[in-house]
Amino acid sequence: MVERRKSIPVEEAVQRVLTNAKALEGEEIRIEESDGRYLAEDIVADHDVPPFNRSPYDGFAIVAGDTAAASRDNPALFEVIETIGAGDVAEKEVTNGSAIRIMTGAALPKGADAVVMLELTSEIDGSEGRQIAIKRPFKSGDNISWQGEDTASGSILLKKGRKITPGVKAVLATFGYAHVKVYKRPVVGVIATGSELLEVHEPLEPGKIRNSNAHMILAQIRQTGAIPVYLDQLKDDFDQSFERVSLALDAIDVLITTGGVSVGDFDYLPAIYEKLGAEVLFNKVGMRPGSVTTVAKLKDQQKWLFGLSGNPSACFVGFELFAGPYLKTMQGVTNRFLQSEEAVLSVDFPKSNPFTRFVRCRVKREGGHLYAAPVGLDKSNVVTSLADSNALMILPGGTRGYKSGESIKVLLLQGEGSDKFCL
Ligand SMILES: Nc1nc2c(c(=O)[nH]1)N[C@H]1C(S)=C(S)[C@@H](COP(=O)(O)OP(=O)(O)OC[C@H]3O[C@@H](n4cnc5c(N)ncnc54)[C@H](O)[C@@H]3O)O[C@H]1N2
Ligand code: MOO
Ligand SMILES: [Mg+2]
Repeated sequence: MVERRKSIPVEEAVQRVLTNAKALEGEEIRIEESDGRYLAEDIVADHDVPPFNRSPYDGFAIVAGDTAAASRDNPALFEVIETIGAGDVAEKEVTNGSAIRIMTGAALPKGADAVVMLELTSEIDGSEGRQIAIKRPFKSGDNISWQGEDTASGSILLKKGRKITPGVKAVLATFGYAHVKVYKRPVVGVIATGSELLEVHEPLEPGKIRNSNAHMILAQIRQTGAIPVYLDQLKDDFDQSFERVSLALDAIDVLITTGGVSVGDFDYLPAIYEKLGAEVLFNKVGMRPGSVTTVAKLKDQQKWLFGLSGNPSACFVGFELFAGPYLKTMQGVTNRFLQSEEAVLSVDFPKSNPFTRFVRCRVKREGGHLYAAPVGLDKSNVVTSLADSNALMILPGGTRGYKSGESIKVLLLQGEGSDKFCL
């Protein structure tokens, strides 16, 4: 007799997975290898930026007061006493009537309190650049990039959990992080189950299909920053499957399987979890697709097993809602959930929704609004619609059909993410 499964709400399922999730420890790596990793330490400014008052232009450093009465008819004259480039420190001090020729980025010489752009000065003939004229007044502080105006020493620049992007690397390099502490990356094994499966390179045979889920899941894992390991596909043979799953667990942090979690005669994952003595957190969720998504964990080894559905769209959604946020939590990621946004439904969606439906859709911004339209056939076993989806429409369980123009919520698949799971 088929066991009656009790389905739990999506939020409850997410909660069960994420309350137990912990970040792995950190590791020091070279800044060159840190792209896409997640900071495991707060980054604090240990000096001012810029570290000194500097010139933002090529021109002359002067005492502004010398130009108070300067005009076209009555130019202020200056003796050029030194020339410095960026990286130099002036040997001389600027005093009244003198100027130091300065390049962009160079430290402001002592005594100077303004920089005049080269274009606003003129050389006195015959002085070989030793004398310049300025024909308009400047104020103290003009054209100076002040020490600390970008960042003051001691300010917290980046909180741990942030993804290391090119811009983050600029900050890390500014503050001398030749090595940076990042969270370790979980190693995630992928096993596809099903005697119907062929490898990608194999020609089709009657009754068989190619194993598309494995490649999709490996890519989804990679997108979270975790390390995907493909552990092959399994025929529907219990003993062999049990053997391979138990073996796989030694070398990985998390195991993701696809297929074999429903009530079919060859759906062996439930029995495998049982034989492993794994604690099943849930095996039925009030959602479509992915209602048979199952999550279990080996208590002693803190190893997690995500049993995603075989149906490609169910498999995809199950990863995005449960496994993805879990893997990001292991990497200390702050915005570990898909970001949810308001959108306007741009077509009718007449189907009623006994469960919360996550419909693959395409969103686009027009005139300040986000519009969402389903892509392809909305069925759990559809695979092609995944290629065009950039969001999941959320249609809450218990609702009737939706009309075009109604406001709904969507989960963005390539968004910034969010630190809260909100439907
Ligand atoms: N009588 C019932 N039948 C089913 C139920 C149910 O409650 N009662 N649940 C349905 C739901 S909901 C889902 S979702 C599917 C998922 O079941 P499984 O996780 O056991 O998936 P499989 O049966 O192994 O395969 C389902 C489907 O997906 C294809 N598949 C499997 N692996 C792959 C892969 N790697 N790449 C591409 N496609 C794959 C497989 O050939 C099947 O067509 O069960 C419903 N049934
Ligand atoms: O739960 Mo499933 O709705 O067929 O993916
Ligand atoms: Mg099945």
